[in-house]
Amino acid sequence: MIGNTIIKLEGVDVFQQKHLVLSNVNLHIDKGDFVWLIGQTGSGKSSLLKVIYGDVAITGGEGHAGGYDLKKLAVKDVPFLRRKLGIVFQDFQLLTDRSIEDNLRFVMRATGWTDKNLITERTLDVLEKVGLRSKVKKMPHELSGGEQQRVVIARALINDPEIILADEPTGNLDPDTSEEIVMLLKQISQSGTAVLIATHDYHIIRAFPSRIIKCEAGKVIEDAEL
Ligand SMILES: Nc1ncnc2c1ncn2[C@@H]1O[C@H](COP(=O)(O)OP(=O)(O)OP(=O)(O)O)[C@@H](O)[C@H]1O
Repeated sequence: MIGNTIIKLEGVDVFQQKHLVLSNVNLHIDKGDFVWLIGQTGSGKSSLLKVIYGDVAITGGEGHAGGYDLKKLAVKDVPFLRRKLGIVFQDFQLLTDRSIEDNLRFVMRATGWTDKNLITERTLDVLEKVGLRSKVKKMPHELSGGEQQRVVIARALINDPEIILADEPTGNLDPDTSEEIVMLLKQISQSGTAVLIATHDYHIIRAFPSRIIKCEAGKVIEDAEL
C-alpha cells in the first residue's frame, strides 16, 4: 500500500451469494482516520466490513486492505490480513471460562507469539492503553459491560493493527459507557490506527462528529450526512 492508505476500494462490486449487495464501491481510508459507517438494516454494512477482512471476495474493480490485494487474496493469506485489522464485533466476545490475561494470551498464541516475557509485557501494555491494567487477573464476569468491551478493544490492539473495524461496539452499553468507549476509539485513531465503526446509534455520531460513510440503495456514499 502506498503512503498512508490503509483501505482502498475502487469500482468494487460486492455480492452475497448471487445477490449484488453493493455496486461500484469506492472507499479510501488513511492512517489515523476515524470514520462512521451507517445505513439501514440490510443495506450492506456488514458485507462491506467482510470485504475488508477477507470474508467476502470482491468482483470488479480493485481492492486493497492492510497491504493485501483483495482480488488476489488466498485462503492462506486471510489470517495474516486479519492481524493487520483489529476486529471488535458483537459475535467475537471474551471467552468466559478464563481470566482477562488468559483471553489475551489465547489470541497471542494463536497469532504466533511464543516468548512468555513478551506475551506478559504486551498483555499489560494493551490493558494499559484501555485503562484496565489492574484487571489483568479478573474473570470477564467480574467486569462491567463497558470494561469487557475495553478488553475486547485491548485484544484487537495486540498485533498493532493498521485499522480497527468495529461493528456496533456500543450496542449493549448505556449512553455514558458508549461515549467512553467511543472516546477510547477516538484516542486510538489519534495515535495512528484508523478506526471504522458501523453503528445505528445516531446520538453517538452526533457526540463525535467525523466522516460518515453510508450504505444506501446498493451504493456506498463516501462522504455522507446523517
Ligand atoms: N450470507 C449471506 N447470503 C446471502 N445473502 C446475504 C448474506 N449475508 C447478507 N446477505 C444479504 O446481503 C444484504 C446486506 O446484508 P448486510 O448484513 O451486509 O447488511 P447490514 O447493513 O450489515 O445490516 P444490519 O444493520 O442489519 O447488520 C441483505 O440483503 C442480506 O440479506
